[in-house]
Amino acid sequence: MSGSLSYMSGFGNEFSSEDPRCPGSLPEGQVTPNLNDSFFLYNNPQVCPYGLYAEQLSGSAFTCPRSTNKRSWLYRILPSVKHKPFTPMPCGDLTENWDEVEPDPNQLRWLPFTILKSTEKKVDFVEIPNLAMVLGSTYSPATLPWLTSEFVCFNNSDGDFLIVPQQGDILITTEFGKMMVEPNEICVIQQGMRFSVDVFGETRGYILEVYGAHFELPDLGPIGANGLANPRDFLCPVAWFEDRTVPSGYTIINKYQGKLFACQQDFSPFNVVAWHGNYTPYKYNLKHFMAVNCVAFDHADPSIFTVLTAKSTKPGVAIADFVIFPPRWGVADHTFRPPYYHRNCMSEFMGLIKGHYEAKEEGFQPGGGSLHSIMTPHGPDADCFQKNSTAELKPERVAEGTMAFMFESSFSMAVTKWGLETCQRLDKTYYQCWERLRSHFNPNWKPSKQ
Ligand SMILES: O=C(O)Cc1cc(O)ccc1O
Ligand SMILES: [Fe+2]
Repeated sequence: MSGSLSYMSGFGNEFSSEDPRCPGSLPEGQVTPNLNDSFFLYNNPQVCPYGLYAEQLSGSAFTCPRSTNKRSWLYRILPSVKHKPFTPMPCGDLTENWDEVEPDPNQLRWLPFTILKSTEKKVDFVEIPNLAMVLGSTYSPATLPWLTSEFVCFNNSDGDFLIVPQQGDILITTEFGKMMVEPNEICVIQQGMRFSVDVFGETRGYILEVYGAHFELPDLGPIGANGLANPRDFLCPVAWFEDRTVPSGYTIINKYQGKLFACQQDFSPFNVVAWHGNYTPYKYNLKHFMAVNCVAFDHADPSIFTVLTAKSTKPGVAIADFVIFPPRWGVADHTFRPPYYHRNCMSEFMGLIKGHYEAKEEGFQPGGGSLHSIMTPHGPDADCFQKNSTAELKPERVAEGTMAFMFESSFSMAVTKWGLETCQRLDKTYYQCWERLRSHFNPNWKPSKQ
């Protein structure tokens, strides 16, 4: 289905791209023949090549230091400003009311979220927000059945979306071009970028939304110059446009201050012929993650598997980290190898793209989720503890054929009414997976002579 889509590689690069149907459409460094030859155009020429409009999309304050300054210049057939006024639209299960249900500090687990069938109702990506939970002052992990209508696009004025498809490929058309994103790949659509989604059958995935920060690659510290998610494995679309008049109206849906608004325009918003800049959508295939882990003894914290981080202003504390549990070797000696029992000052939402998760023998299924809130105790279930306390510690493959992930946040998460009740996927038996843990305490235990 991905056909012959092409991409540019690199993370946060200064990219430039023009649709090959319009050579020379990118003003940068071009000489316009109808002006005097010494006249070099840059971002905002008096007249753009091909009669395009120049429009800047700013993803950071104008005044941010260079290292965090993000913007792109779009050269488009008509500017985004040409539209009828936005009016409020129904928000469905999308909520900005963090208090709609009482807080619940229990371990929560969801069975695979139900995929709405297209025969039951045609559902737009923008109607999705079947929001499982919200994060502090922000929204967060949502799961969504997504389908698309023609002539509808979406933009999030509030924050960035990290999209994790779990079932079904999604074709994302953006102002910057097209990306095909398959399960085991992730993509990021940053604040303000217009996009629409095509699906090809039953489709399900997870979305993490962050406000106030963009995703970055984590620092590598003593790991050195290479490793984890390498910048060259991130892919960004190439310019693609349609010059399409839509007299019946093209709907732009805008999530703004937590509510949905719609407006009409009579042309396709995917009319960007050329663009350049460092503020773009991008995708990444999780199979490229270069995992680093313990090769001696003990269990390293899962931060070693951080793919992307949205930093807060407090050093080392993330608004949200996207962490994966990729296939790898387990070799630690004298060690209980699965995740340890723990309580954490961060919130941990986990999802499963495929396979099964190393800390749970059963019950945590692909397309489902779990939430271990701030300081909520959790860890391996009784079967996992039993098996791994007695296992012979040979080097062995861990998580082969699987991909679990975690959205970890320093915010406390509120679970929505949809997540707790409406979706009817909450697994009320979850706590039982620890019930069979029994005491092995032996007051007469003596250290063995080494
Ligand atoms: O809770 C979880 O399963 C995620 C997790 C994994 C791990 O190896 C260590 C800590 C942690 O929170
Ligand atoms: Fe955990």
